[in-house]
Amino acid sequence: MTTVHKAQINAEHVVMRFNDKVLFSFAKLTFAQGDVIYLQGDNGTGKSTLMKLLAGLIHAPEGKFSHQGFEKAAWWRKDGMLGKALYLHQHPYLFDGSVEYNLKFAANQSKLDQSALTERIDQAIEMAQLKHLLTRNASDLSGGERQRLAMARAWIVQPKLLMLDEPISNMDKPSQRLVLAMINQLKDDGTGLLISSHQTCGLTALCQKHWHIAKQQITVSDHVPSFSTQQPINSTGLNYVSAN
Ligand SMILES: Nc1ncnc2c1ncn2[C@@H]1O[C@H](COP(=O)(O)OP(=O)(O)OP(=O)(O)O)[C@@H](O)[C@H]1O
Repeated sequence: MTTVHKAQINAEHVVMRFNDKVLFSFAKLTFAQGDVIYLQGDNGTGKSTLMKLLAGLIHAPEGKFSHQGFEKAAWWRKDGMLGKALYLHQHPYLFDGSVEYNLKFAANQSKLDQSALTERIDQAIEMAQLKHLLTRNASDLSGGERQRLAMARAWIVQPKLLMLDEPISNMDKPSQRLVLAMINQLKDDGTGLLISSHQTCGLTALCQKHWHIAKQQITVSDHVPSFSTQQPINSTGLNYVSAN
């Protein structure tokens, strides 16, 4: 009988530097399906850099990265970190083409059969309220609309691990609520989430673990600090209080 591991990525004894200056170092981090982690740190402490490292988009000069529980890469591909955890940039990269094209392109990465996939795309359009924007060129969208589209694409793909870099930073409150609902559903369906945010709101209330970057170190805790102004996920109020 084969043992099925939850998908996870591990990073050990990592030192990250730019131009010989240490940004951060840590002994061990594990990010697995089922985790919902709040990544906190002041501006410039390295939150985006850490996510890019875990996504395999950049490399650390020191450290060991590994993964388990993912399908084996095709024989002609290097079985590295790239493509294991999906990274959603705070200014998401979108393809040149319509909103609809962007959604359908994302669907290529899904394992669902055609009818289930069509249903999921329709649901994503509904949840992210993109119907009236479907024929619009993605490059013409506002910052908040781009983030909603990027979130809808990730929701369609339903990755095992997803890293969200300031996912609601450009959004008004109604958009924030839409995106929160999508993130919450991904969580319920078992996607592991690593979320950075400067806002203490429904987003941080979802998290069960806490990674904190300060003084070039990353500390890990199973306890997410409770911010006195934090609101529950279904709350209509969102707070704009510095989380740092
Ligand atoms: N390719 C690079 N070369 C040199 N320095 C870089 C590079 N990428 C990032 N940095 C620097 O590393 C530091 C951390 O950047 P990063 O974007 O990871 O921070 P952050 O915690 O996500 O910040 P913010 O909260 O403002 O988004 C910054 O000082 C940034 O200028």
